[in-house]
Amino acid sequence: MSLSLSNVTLTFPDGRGRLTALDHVDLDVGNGSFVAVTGPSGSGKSSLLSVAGTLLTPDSGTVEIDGTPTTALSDEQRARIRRDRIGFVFQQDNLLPSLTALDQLLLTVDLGGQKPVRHRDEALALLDEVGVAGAASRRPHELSGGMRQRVNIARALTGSPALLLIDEPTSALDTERGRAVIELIGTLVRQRDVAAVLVSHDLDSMSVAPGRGVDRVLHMRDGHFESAARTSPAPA
Ligand SMILES: Nc1ncnc2c1ncn2[C@@H]1O[C@H](COP(=O)(O)OP(=O)(O)OP(=O)(O)O)[C@@H](O)[C@H]1O
Repeated sequence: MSLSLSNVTLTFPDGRGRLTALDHVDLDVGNGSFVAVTGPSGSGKSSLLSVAGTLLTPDSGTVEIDGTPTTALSDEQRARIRRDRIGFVFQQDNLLPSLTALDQLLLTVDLGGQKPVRHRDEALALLDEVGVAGAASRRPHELSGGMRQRVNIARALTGSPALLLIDEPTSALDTERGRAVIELIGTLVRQRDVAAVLVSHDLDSMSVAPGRGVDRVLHMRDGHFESAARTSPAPA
């Protein structure tokens, strides 16, 4: 299992008490599976991604990434897991303005400490896979929003992570481009056998549903997943 959250509770200080952001949450996402999580503002979606990405340690429960329990690890060990096993795609693309699309990926590979020989070829292949090979030498301001997000996704895939965590990837895109980005992620997840969790407050307008890019849609409210009645099962 690439991601396994078991009985995870996360609280934050709130005045003199604690606010429960995640309330006994369970979530398993296997290789090649793409789960979308939606829910209103404050329901716990970002908290879920932060815990799954080892950026926050839960008060209780377990978080396993690619079979490794993470909650008892040191900060340094968790940072290594993030670097080696997790790809992050954020709402705002965090592309560096002065770098070409190709260099955005090469810099990531360098920071990952991998061998230089495969870098350029691997980066070009990734850009091709996400459909922006022709834009390899362009800088972010020369790319459309959809292309920037595709470069962002390619960058998250450098180093072949086991898990992709994706935060509101379509918020800067129109419906059609948003849907295309989600379908692209679904294709990459299956081709690369990676697990992916996407959170978005708005999936309905893009008609995101099982079989239409994602395998499961989970609804969050008040820090937990709503009952199975509203939770779509994975297709057989
Ligand atoms: N750093 C923090 N300190 C205190 N409370 C927090 C913190 N981060 C989140 N919360 C609270 O935890 C709850 C869940 O927040 P979270 O950001 O996970 O929800 P969300 O569904 O991602 O919301 P949005 O769609 O608005 O980003 C909210 O009540 C929020 O106010």
